[in-house]
Amino acid sequence: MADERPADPLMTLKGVHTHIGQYHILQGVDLVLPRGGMTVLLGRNGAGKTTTLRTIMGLWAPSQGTIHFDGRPIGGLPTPDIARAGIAYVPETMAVFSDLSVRENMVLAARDGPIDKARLDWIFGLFPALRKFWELPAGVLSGGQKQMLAIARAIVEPRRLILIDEPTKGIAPAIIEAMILAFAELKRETTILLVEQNFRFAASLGDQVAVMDDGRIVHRGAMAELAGDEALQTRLLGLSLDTHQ
Ligand SMILES: Nc1ncnc2c1ncn2[C@@H]1O[C@H](COP(=O)(O)OP(=O)(O)OP(=O)(O)O)[C@@H](O)[C@H]1O
Repeated sequence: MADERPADPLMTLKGVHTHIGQYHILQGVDLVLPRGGMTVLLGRNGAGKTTTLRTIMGLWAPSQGTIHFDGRPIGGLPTPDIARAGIAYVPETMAVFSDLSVRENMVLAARDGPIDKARLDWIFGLFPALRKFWELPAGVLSGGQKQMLAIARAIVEPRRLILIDEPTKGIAPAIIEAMILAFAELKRETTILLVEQNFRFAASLGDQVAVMDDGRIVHRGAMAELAGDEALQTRLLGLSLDTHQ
């Protein structure tokens, strides 16, 4: 397995197991996130990608193994403590309040007081549609725009790590292009762990890649290496990719 271990990683998962009820879902996940850039988590449906993000966020408690963030153990802490440590999570379900305006959605997401004006301008630069629909109910936004609002809510204050689950799922190609530009900018300021099925999207943004299968990481390395090696893609990912495009 290709394995680059950064000397001072932002996050390290070692031998993480997660049980959901009677099901043994994560079966010893080892994952190291360097500081900065984007790591993409790939793998077929049901491999355990969402469960990995939820376990990091404290939404499932690991039954075994350790999770360190910035050198500090966070495995099993309550979710609010993990959020306070600087980790944000954008679930696949686009967590926005449909009846509230885009502005109200953003104001509610800001826990440390009023939204910083310069930061809001930066977010509008990433997602111009949010400025346009600022006073409209989030419910009228398209799926892609809701996804952008969900991401904007997660980054309304600076975060040290953002976990994002399949942002391109069901999203129109033109919006995916806009998302590529926004994510390229976002990963300059923070570290991103992205779960993705759209390989072209993943390959155009990812710095590192980890591939999951059956609750374990089965490959870790540079995204450029996987993107340039079709035989490796076929071996690791089979034909399951791009099915959500
Ligand atoms: N709440 C739950 N109760 C029981 N089993 C669950 C639950 N959530 C997930 N699982 C099971 O855990 C396994 C891993 O699911 P997970 O959502 O982590 O996979 P994934 O890699 O994110 O796949 P997908 O791309 O389909 O979201 C699957 O077999 C799934 O059925």
